[in-house]
Amino acid sequence: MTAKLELRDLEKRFDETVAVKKLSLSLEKGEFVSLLGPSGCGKSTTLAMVAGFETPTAGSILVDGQSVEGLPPQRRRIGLVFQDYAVFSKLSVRANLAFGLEAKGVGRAERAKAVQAIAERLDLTNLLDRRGDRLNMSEMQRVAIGRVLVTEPQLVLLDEPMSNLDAALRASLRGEMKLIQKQLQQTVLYVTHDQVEAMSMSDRIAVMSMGELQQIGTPEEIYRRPRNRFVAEFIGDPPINLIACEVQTGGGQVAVTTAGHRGLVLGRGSAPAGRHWLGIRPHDIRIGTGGSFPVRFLETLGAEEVLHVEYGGQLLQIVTPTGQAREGDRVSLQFDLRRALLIDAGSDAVLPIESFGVAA
Ligand SMILES: Nc1ncnc2c1ncn2[C@@H]1O[C@H](COP(=O)(O)OP(=O)(O)OP(=O)(O)O)[C@@H](O)[C@H]1O
Repeated sequence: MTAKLELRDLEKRFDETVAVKKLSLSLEKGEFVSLLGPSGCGKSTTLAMVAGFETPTAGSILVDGQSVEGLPPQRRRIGLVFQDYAVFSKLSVRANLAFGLEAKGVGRAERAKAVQAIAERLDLTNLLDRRGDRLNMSEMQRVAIGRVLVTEPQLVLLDEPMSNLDAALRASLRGEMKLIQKQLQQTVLYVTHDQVEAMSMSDRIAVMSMGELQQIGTPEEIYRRPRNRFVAEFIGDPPINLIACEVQTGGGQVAVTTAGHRGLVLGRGSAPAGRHWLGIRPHDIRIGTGGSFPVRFLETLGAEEVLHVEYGGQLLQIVTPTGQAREGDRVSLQFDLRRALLIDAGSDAVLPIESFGVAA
């Protein structure tokens, strides 16, 4: 049965390096949570501690409320999915699926039954006699996951399983993975540095930086209500625009003035006066004709374009439908202030402002 996973103040030090710092988070039964962050932020070390390959320096790991301290990896009932969905190329799908059970000494009849059941759930019945090296990537993904699930793990851990695959393949495998997860309802901890992967597949995302958890939330929360500058900048492609602004407060209202606009009212709240950052995502800026901001260049994405527009000495990135502007045009800019963020330049925290445009 799939289980609940709790990490409490988990810490790992390697001599001077604090790889993971007081990490607390919990995964509900059946939840798909991604650990997302740049290289070296402590994702793999966290995974290795949960799997039992690394011993925590401090803190605890609980599976269904029971500490796993001291339990070797093979006694943790954890399913690990390897990089690139490696399967044994010379073995049949059936033998690949049976491998983990055989290693555990499960008898032939029981093995056959379990393999049949998992093959049915993952739509692999017609492929049971096919060799590993005759599978396409989507089939390999299912076999790699099936090989793990057949052992009835309490938790499934995946460490950058798609990292060496090309972009088109990753996109189609992401979709399939989501379907598999929906159907199987396993508790999954998925490690990735790829925000698109995390955003598209996860129930919740835990964003890490330099060993510390920055925020945990649904993809929507992480994208729309990041807690700090790191999360705001790490999530979103193209990245959020950060515009230097001067904050004015009064009557419970917060307004900002930037190099290109005066007195933009963000909403109700309080903010320290002075210079801070106004965060606006590239999809939340509209362009108009007859303005004063020059389009320096544009990148075509297909149906959309990214305009690079000069604004008070910096280049803003703006996503528009293709064909709305050309290089050298001068455009006006309208920010969707309901979706703007105000980021404290001192603490890097996103300041809580209740937008007038969004119902409470
Ligand atoms: N065995 C080790 N000995 C010493 N330092 C280590 C060891 N393993 C990891 N580290 C350090 O701990 C920090 C976190 O590494 P970790 O591999 O967990 O990060 P990551 O987010 O998974 O990055 P990547 O995606 O590059 O693997 C890094 O500074 C790394 O150099």
